Amino acid sequence: MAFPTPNCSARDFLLSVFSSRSDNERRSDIPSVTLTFAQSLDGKISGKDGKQLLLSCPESMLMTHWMRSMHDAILVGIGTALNDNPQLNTRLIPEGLRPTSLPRPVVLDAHLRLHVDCKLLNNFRQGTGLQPWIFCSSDSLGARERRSALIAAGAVVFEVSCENGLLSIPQVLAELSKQGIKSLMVEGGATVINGFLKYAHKPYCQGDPLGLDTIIITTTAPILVGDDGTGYKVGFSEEQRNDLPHLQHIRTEVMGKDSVAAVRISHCV
Ligand SMILES: NC(=O)C1=CN([C@@H]2O[C@H](COP(=O)(O)OP(=O)(O)OC[C@H]3O[C@@H](n4cnc5c(N)ncnc54)[C@H](O)[C@@H]3O)[C@@H](O)[C@H]2O)C=CC1
Ligand SMILES: Nc1nc(O)c(N)c(N[C@@H]2O[C@H](COP(=O)(O)O)[C@@H](O)[C@H]2O)n1
Repeated sequence: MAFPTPNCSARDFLLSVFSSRSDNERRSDIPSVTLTFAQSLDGKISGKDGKQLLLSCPESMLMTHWMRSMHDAILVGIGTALNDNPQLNTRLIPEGLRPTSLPRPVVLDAHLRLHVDCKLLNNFRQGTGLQPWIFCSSDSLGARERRSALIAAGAVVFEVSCENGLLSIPQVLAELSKQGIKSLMVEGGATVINGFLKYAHKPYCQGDPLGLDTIIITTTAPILVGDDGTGYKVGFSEEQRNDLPHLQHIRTEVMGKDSVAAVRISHCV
């Protein structure tokens, strides 16, 4: 894939989007969250049986790498970590423009299924990536050997509560904040997008201590994947469906052939 020549317009787009975060809505005890993913025109984020698809064009993919460079940490679920074996780094930003600090990879992995030879751990061992942080279930007792193997391979493991295989997002965010993470980019996949959308629904303006400041940035590619593809679900509860979050439009830009839209979940309507 040929990448475009150095071009800072994607960076400028992101800087203007993130400058819309108002300081008095930013909480000090949890990171600001950017939820982001690429989708086809028919709303799919991957192909049949979760096959990884290159949906983004070079310009919007470069924007994603700029976005990575503007966050302290990048989170994916174990489904994505196993399926895509991602690197979550900023390698597409041309050298010379690329910030020297690397984003921290974070994986939600309730039962510690991450492979010890995955790219995230390999990159850390080779000095080209930060040490991956893995969040697992505090009752994943059966996973003692896998935990030791992952730690030996270079991972740091944190425990949080877990219900039905889903880790507590408030606890993950609180721990990340304790570790100094102020901004978190959530890259997917389908289940994690759903988890964060449901969580972001909680109305923090009404005194709910679990609410968070969430910006959503989606890349829409002019591609049809078809019904075999994997989509993401909003998955709100009945109560949440009666009180859908208000999305404030921030900015939409065409990047190459893709459309990139930024919105902010607002509960102050
Ligand atoms: N187009 C895009 O931008 C992206 C596409 N993808 C695609 O998404 C697919 C993977 O999606 P999924 O299988 O749904 O896996 P996922 O990456 O969403 O991971 C889901 C798993 O994470 C664990 N988890 C722990 N706590 C959780 C929580 N609170 N909320 C949600 N999950 C939690 C659970 O074991 C759950 O099964 C792949 O096909 C991948 O290619 C992934 C990222 C971005
Ligand atoms: N922005 C974007 N566009 C696509 O077309 C994609 N398939 C993805 N996928 C995400 O990027 C991860 C791969 O990252 P590396 O290239 O290995 O750094 C993948 O796991 C998804 O999170 N994103």
